[in-house]
Amino acid sequence: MTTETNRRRRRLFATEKMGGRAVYRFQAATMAAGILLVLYYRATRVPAAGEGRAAWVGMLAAELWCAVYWVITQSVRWCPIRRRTFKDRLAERYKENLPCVDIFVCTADPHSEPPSLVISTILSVMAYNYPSEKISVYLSDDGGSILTFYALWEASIFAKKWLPFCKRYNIEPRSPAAYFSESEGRHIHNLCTPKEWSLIKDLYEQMRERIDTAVMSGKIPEEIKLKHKGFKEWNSEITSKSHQPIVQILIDGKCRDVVDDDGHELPTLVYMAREKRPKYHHNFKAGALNALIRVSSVISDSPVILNVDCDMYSNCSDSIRDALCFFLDEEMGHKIGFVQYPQNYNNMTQNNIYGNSLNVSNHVEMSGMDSAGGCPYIGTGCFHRREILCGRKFSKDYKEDWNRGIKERGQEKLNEIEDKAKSLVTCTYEHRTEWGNEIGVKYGCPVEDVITGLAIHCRGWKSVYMSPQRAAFLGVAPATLAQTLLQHKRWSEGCLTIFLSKYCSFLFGHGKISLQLQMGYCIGELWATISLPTLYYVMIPPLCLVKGTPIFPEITSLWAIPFIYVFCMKTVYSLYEALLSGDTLKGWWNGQRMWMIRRITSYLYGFIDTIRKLLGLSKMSFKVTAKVSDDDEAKRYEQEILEFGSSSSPEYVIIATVALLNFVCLVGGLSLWNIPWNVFLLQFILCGMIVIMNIPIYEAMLLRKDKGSIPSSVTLASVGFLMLAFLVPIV
Ligand SMILES: O=c1ccn([C@@H]2O[C@H](COP(=O)(O)OP(=O)(O)O[C@H]3O[C@H](CO)[C@@H](O)[C@H](O)[C@H]3O)[C@@H](O)[C@H]2O)c(=O)[nH]1
Ligand SMILES: [Mn+2]
Repeated sequence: MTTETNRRRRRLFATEKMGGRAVYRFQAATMAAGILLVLYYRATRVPAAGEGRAAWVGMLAAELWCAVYWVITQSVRWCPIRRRTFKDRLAERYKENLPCVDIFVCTADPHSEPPSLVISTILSVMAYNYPSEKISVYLSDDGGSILTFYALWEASIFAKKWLPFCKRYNIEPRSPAAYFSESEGRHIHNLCTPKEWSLIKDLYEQMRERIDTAVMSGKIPEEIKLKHKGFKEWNSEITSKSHQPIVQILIDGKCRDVVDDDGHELPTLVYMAREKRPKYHHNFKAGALNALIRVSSVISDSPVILNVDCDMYSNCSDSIRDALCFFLDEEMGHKIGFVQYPQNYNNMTQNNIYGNSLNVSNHVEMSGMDSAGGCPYIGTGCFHRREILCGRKFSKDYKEDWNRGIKERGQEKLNEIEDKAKSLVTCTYEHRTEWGNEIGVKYGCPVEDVITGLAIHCRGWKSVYMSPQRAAFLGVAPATLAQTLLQHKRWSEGCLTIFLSKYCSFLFGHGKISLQLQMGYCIGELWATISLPTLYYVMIPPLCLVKGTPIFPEITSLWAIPFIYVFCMKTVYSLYEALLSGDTLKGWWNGQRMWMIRRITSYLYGFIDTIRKLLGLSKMSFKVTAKVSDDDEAKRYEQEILEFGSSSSPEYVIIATVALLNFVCLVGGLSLWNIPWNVFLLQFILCGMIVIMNIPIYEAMLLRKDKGSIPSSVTLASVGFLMLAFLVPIV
């Protein structure tokens, strides 16, 4: 065998180009031509003043901006790649001689993130198919809640039964909640005896019951409080916004006496609530992650850090080994700063009613950025090297110490370590340090993840995107419209904040990362700005229609061709991408509707709030998305019925106004019999498409009687705005 093949055989991962590029490039080239023709037509046919000039120029501006944005989105489509790992080679080469891993889980509020959900995630990551003594799991509780601590304490006991069960029968997934709901009635449990299965299930159900009862009543039974010293940290004065630092090591994996029911070692398990005082800003999740980095450095100090949101349980017990195939690869590993898995969800409905599946973004955009030098860090399901999170720059000579954290601890007692850890997470610890800036996760941005990942790329590191067949992590996607819009507002606002700061990928990344990657980052950074042209496009052409102002070329003119081509190609290609990424036809259609809705609400609000923040009129916030919904809402979610709910948020008014406006204009336009059809046909089609897309909105406004329909106050307000809209003169 030649040395070349020998070397190739040793690679721990492979990179493959994705197919379909010829089709894509043909599409892109003809689209580009079409877009240029459209812009040329717009720029050269501006009507005279008083005959719709302003409206026309507005269309030109909107189309110009969409064209620029389209070009930016092509950066990730040019040559996307896939990664594949070889865990057998890893096993062959390293046996169990693998690095330690610290796993960070963040939670913020026991009511929108129920502790029983949080501990299912915790248990799933404790049960990785990996040497237990090398895993340390940390829970950061920004709610500072005794309820969450109690749940974690319960989990530390249940783990002694759960981990041996998982390993003995090699079950998947290893989140007890997910496992029992999946295996119920499906005979997945035929590996173990039904008796054993029921036994452990009952234990789990009882624990869950105890935790849920405690959360409902808000109190922990006194006799339980005697069972662990940690409960003493809470007294009546403690609130989520004001409390001392709390660090409790619930399981010390370094202590050889702590074993599970099979006599095997257990992973370390730590509860942490950093100090909170109303006077001090806590920097939300970024602050929590930085606190975890420091606390873990005195307890386990592992060279690899995995971080997950509290709802993102591990769905595949081999993910650590997969990630290590990248870090430990001899040819490329030294360049790789982090390994990112996609965000997948376990509560998706079949047709993706709120467009939350992120299929296309996972399948196309993340892989595309990977090919351009590194996918972004998206906050959850990501393995980092500790050194890199702590600000290290890339250098060829740097050798990672993979044995870090492996050594036995000295004589230090647990209390001493806890005290030391507490001193690292006080409110003032970070003052006058580089934490949140050069060290750790960055502060001041609602998408701390993206900005931190960008900085890591700019320090010279690469990242890889790993999307295995079996999803590595599954979380809870927002299950109501309000929660979806809230999440996207935070994302679009955060990303625009980056664009308008010194971290703008074009400035900050200039000379450090490829232009293609700068553009890739820009796709998100500019989300919020797309709100304006979209709003214009769904309001002005229909208004022009009823007022008899033509805004598109006549259908009989040759100039209609580029307009029709661009519109059709964009639609067909997005359908093709969606189907290829695993969406259904209806899912794609729902996704299109959600695109429109998000753009005219979340992105618009994100845009406005970013500007307000820049002007110093508002402060950054991080509203946690709820991971629970009431039974009624859950049922409608299952049935894929849009949920507006009882609140009459201004977002709904925008949605309803746009829907009504298009309907009225379409009907109004159709009733004008003397209208020159060939002049207005394109306008009719656009308006008609928007109306068809909005059918569920009309239903929610007029036909539905359930609690999730559009409140009449919203409908009334939108009728008011509709009348105002007709007063706008088209000049
Ligand atoms: O003050 C806070 C606020 C949030 N969180 C945690 O941050 C995570 C993400 O919050 P969530 O409300 O679920 O937001 P998502 O929009 O679902 O989060 C996505 O987007 C965020 C950035 O906006 C990233 O931080 C997340 O990792 C990513 O999953 C959760 O575990 C929270 O408990 C905190 O620890 N402290
Ligand atoms: Mn979330």
